[in-house]
Amino acid sequence: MAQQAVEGAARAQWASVFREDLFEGQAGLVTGGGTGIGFAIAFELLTLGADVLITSRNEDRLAEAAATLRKAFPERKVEYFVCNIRDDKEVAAMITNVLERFGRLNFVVNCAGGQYPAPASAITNNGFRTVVDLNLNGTFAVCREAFDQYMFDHGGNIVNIIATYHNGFPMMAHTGAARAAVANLTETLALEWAAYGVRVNSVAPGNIYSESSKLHYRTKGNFLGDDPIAAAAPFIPCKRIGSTQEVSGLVCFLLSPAASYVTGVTARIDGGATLMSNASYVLCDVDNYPKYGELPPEEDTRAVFEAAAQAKLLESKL
Ligand SMILES: CCCCCCCCCCC/C=C/C(=O)SCCNC(=O)CCNC(=O)[C@H](O)C(C)(C)COP(=O)(O)OP(=O)(O)OC[C@H]1O[C@@H](n2cnc3c(N)ncnc32)[C@H](O)[C@@H]1OP(=O)(O)O
Ligand SMILES: NC(=O)C1=CN([C@@H]2O[C@H](COP(=O)(O)OP(=O)(O)OC[C@H]3O[C@@H](n4cnc5c(N)ncnc54)[C@H](OP(=O)(O)O)[C@@H]3O)[C@@H](O)[C@H]2O)C=CC1
Repeated sequence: MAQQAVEGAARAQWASVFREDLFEGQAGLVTGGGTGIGFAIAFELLTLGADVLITSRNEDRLAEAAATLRKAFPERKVEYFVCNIRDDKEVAAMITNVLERFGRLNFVVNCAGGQYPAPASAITNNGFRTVVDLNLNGTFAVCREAFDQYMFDHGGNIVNIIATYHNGFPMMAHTGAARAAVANLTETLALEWAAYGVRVNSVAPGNIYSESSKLHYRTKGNFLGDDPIAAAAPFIPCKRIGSTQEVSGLVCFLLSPAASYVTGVTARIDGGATLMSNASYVLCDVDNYPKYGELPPEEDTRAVFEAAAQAKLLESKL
């Protein structure tokens, strides 16, 4: 979500579909909460009554995001803490800091992550290690510290944001491997920590519209042009990419009591993209699929479809 979009009237515009006091009295942590999907999640959790600490590496971005959130939610506690989740000591200090500030840690949303697109043969060992370290080791460190320092005694709720690694992840071998590992870690932690009243689930987004995803992937020379996340729309069954608010809604459901019996799942949120396994099935036009949240401007989407049509990659409705 663009941060300007949440100021003024936007708080009402992005009001959650959930009950306003759903997380009243709860406090928690959103890693990567200063930008994109993490920011939308922090925003919705605050909307629903929680106090939230956001964390990532870039202090300027965190401070700006926290200021925006405080302005939108003066009645809530919004804190930030600079932490590189690849550094175990920083992770331990960050969890200690949340507890010092809030006195509790009811939920953790692991949204910090990232990678770069490259064919497997061009990924160096260090590049692979770096992406695994960030997405797998970093996520594990946050989960374990949260459990050891608080959830072991008090229970809690963890949601890991991963990515749709299913059926392989071409151009993203490092992140595909790391995210699949987090899905498995989610199952293991769900089993081991059920006895302590801790639920652990993952959310695997497909192509999601966010300012940051656009910036990071604007790279020439790949098969879907210079903005591959947006350019995938014609090849997704619902014929659009997703919004950060759609991801946030799913996370809030998983954190809510309505999901009390849900643990160890990885919920895909991808408009059906990862179901596309039958090569004989050609997607037809879609004009009435529902929309929710901030999506690319109509003219951008039209341009994407025109480019795909020119390349004769689209079929009409039967
Ligand atoms: C092309 C088509 C592909 C499909 C695209 C469609 C996508 C579909 C689904 C979408 C899935 C996910 C979307 C998103 O995640 S949205 C955006 C999230 N944000 C990010 O990912 C940005 C964050 N990324 C990073 O910070 C870095 O990539 C990194 C994780 C690697 C961390 O960087 P750091 O600064 O810590 O690391 P170093 O600079 O020290 O580098 C370490 C090694 O990694 C190599 N590296 C880093 N970047 C690149 C690059 N762009 N290209 C090639 N190699 C890279 C670097 O060279 C180091 O290795 P060596 O020491 O061996 O050189
Ligand atoms: N947008 C999309 O289409 C999809 C995104 N995802 C995943 O969802 C998550 C959020 O993505 P999105 O919001 O789009 O992109 P962003 O780039 O906005 O989010 C990544 C966040 O992670 C933080 N981060 C990165 N490295 C570290 C680190 N070492 N320690 C702590 N924080 C870190 C970044 O902040 P900072 O730089 O300040 O550290 C940033 O806030 C990521 O894991 C992404 O890979 C998955 C599928 C699709």
